[in-house]
Amino acid sequence: MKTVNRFVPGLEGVIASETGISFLDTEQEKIIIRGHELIELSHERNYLEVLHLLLEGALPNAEEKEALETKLKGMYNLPDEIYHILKRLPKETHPMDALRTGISCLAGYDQNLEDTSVKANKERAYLMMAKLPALVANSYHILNGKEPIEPRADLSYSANFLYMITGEVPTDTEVKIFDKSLLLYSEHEMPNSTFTARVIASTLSDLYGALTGAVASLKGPLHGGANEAVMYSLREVDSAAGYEQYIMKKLKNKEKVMGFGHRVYMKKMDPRALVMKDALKQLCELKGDDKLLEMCEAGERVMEREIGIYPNLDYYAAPVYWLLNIPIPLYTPIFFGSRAAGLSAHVIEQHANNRLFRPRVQYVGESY
Ligand SMILES: CC(=O)SCCNC(=O)CCNC(=O)[C@H](O)C(C)(C)COP(=O)(O)OP(=O)(O)OC[C@H]1O[C@@H](n2cnc3c(N)ncnc32)[C@H](O)[C@@H]1OP(=O)(O)O
Ligand SMILES: O=C([O-])CC(=O)C(=O)O
Repeated sequence: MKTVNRFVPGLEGVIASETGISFLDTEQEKIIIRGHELIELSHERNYLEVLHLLLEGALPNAEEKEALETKLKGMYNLPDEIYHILKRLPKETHPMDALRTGISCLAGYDQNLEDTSVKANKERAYLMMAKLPALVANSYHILNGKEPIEPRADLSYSANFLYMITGEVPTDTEVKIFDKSLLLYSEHEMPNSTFTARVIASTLSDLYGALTGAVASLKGPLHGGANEAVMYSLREVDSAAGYEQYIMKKLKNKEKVMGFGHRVYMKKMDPRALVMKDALKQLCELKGDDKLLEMCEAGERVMEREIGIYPNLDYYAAPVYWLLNIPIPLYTPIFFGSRAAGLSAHVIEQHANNRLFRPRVQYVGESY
């Protein structure tokens, strides 16, 4: 066995996989998804089209698009037992933990778990994508002592997802913005959660297990949990000046400011954040209240001025979700609901061309 003897903390810059799914081309400032640019897709396509691209390798034609939506709608409902299990969780459970439990439980309904073929995995991925809106939204409702909301097949996928969260049929603009956020969150190369999923899949463990592990990874505030943390930070103050002071205090105390920085884009703005910033502008304009935008822009300015660090997607997704009336504890579960598309593609790719992940260590323990 050959060993590479260089230890890189956090595997920064290390190539962990070959993939045909996505690539952050930092030189050209492009996020590539199966040969397409994510930002362009966000202007021209919707989330389900990108789901098709991720799982089938190509954008769908009109017929395929309709067939995909119909297929998902036919699998929207969750088994009653899952609701019974969710009802037994302590009320203080975070919706990400409820989601982790729910995804794990879905494995029990799969009679064919050891089949890791592309075909079987794709079917599992579609089933998962169909059930995630109900799992995300209803685990939250149940934890809050409310009854689950029935999915509505007369709404589009994203409209139904948002409806199940808020209990209100959203406007076309709200659906468009929510769908765009799902699209932007759908896939991003090799973040910690994707690496987690691939590591789990590399033992030939199943998609449910890989996604369950990925939920735990995504929950952390250094990763997906940052979108909730951003909104809690914004709620701490009430003005742009107050937010600037809040950030200055954090920096003085050497604390992280949530929603800023990125392992890959450290000294540049995450291109996805710009698209969500435009969505925030649009929502603020519609509500006739620019305060959140002003606060976020003040935060952006002070972080650039003080330490030259820029917003990531979570920074602008958070206030957008706030203005869409989404409860804060659902921000990270929604991120997962979207990212399950990319994660599933990675698990499929890992299983199709597997090599067990088993790295080595640099020993710094007692001498022997
Ligand atoms: C969709 C997503 O998951 S995007 C990520 C969401 N996460 C966040 O927003 C959490 C806040 N951000 C961070 O913690 C980091 O920027 C990370 C974890 C995302 C990336 O971090 P890393 O690549 O590990 O860089 P690291 O944390 O070492 O930062 C490098 C330097 O920038 C500083 N820095 C980075 N991000 C921030 C921040 N958000 N606030 C303050 N300082 C920061 C660090 O303190 C460090 O400074 P130093 O060299 O003086 O010690
Ligand atoms: O790429 C990362 O490390 C984190 C991120 O932005 C994402 O998962 O969308």
